Amino acid sequence: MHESKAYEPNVDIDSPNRNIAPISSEINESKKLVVGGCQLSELAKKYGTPLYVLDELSLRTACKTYISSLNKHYPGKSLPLFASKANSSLAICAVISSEGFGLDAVSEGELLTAINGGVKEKDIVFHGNNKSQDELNFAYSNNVTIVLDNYHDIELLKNIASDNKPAKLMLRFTPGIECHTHEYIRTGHLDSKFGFDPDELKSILEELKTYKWANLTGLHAHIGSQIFEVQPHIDLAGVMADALKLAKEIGHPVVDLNLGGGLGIKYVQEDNPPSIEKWVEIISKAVVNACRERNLDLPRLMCEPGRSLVANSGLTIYKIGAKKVVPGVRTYLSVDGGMSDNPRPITYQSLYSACLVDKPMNTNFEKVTIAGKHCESGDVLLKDFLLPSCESGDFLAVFGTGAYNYSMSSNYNRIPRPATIIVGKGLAELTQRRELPEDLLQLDVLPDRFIPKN
Ligand SMILES: Cc1ncc(COP(=O)(O)O)c(C=O)c1O
Ligand SMILES: N[C@@H](CCCC[NH3+])C(=O)O
Repeated sequence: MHESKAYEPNVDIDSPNRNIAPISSEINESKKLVVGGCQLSELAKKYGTPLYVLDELSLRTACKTYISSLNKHYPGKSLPLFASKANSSLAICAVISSEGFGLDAVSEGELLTAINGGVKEKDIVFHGNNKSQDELNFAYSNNVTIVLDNYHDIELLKNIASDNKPAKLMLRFTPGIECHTHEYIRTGHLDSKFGFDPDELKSILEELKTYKWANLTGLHAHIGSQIFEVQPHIDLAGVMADALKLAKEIGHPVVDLNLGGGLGIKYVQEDNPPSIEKWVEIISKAVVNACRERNLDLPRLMCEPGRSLVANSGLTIYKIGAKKVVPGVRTYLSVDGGMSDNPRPITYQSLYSACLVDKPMNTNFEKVTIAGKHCESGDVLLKDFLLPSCESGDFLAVFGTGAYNYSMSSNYNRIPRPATIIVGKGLAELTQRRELPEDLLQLDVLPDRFIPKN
């Protein structure tokens, strides 16, 4: 069973990924849960539920720790990029760019959000295993670095890039490294849809050398997500340094080495990810050693954290509604959201931690299953979870929802997306307004012939 000890105080305030709750969370004198100086039940009443809450201090701390750790442990230049697939919004882009981060985007929508959120084009890399011509046109005309994933990218780029304005490129390849994470979120093993096969590396590098429109400045690989081991990234540094040497020998002006993202976070008590500083130290040393062994100048080191930057800044507040007791089997408590705002449990069997926002320290536990409101039996957010006794109308906080929740949300059952607010120093500000049922009709078109005549 998935045990809970109610609210868990923070253990490592420099590395938000090692705490379940945002690092600014505390219990006030009325014994209620406060994040960013705001009492969560007050936010729920003011903004409605479900509500995504993002703690500015956690997000900024994670950014600062990545940057200070790179400065401390990597003797060359570096640029961390936020993998915006984890949570793309104008406000987050503004925060991460103000902290000195660049950004990884995988669609025109993410590119547009980044540029409008203030991320400098030169600090954006554009990924994707099936980029469209329109997306490539947009990236190229905005001087964004394009990560070549396959030959299709090259064919489409030939239509737009010119010898007098070469496209700035990185090359993504599959490093053939296995890591222990859910098979859906592994990308570095050989059977992956992403990147060039390592056997193709030499021929693709030689081919690119013949194109004056192609300015290859870096190499990229990403091995997967929610990884707790460090050895795969140490191995990756060696594989990438070999590729860097090869690219240089072929004559490419490669200066950037991008090791992707992947650092895991703490969703539940048993999770014990490395700290951001430890992870950065390990990848930095691995790249330095690998380059030294091959007599290579140090590249600019890039990494692409998504989850470890934003997940633990976020939580979702729900209101508890219906209770159903199946005698001798299970007690279901239903909340006012579910798989449309958090598809991770139904997709990856992901575990979460939760607490009652106004009774975070109560210990009169009951075993309950927190179900969503969707028409789907598997729409369960927390199964057989120990929660203090509660009643309909109580607010529940589910932690660690700052990554891959809003960005993977849907309107299944025509349920509007929740609002997002950012909190800090007692201030709460709306960063994404709640969708309304009427918003969901905006894209529908009813052909005239379907309109009833009388
Ligand atoms: C290319 C690439 N970079 C970065 C990331 C971010 O990974 P994470 O959120 O695990 O840091 C991903 C997602 O797995 C990815 O596919
Ligand atoms: N969406 C996944 C991670 C995939 C990362 C992107 N390559 C998750 O929620 O865990």
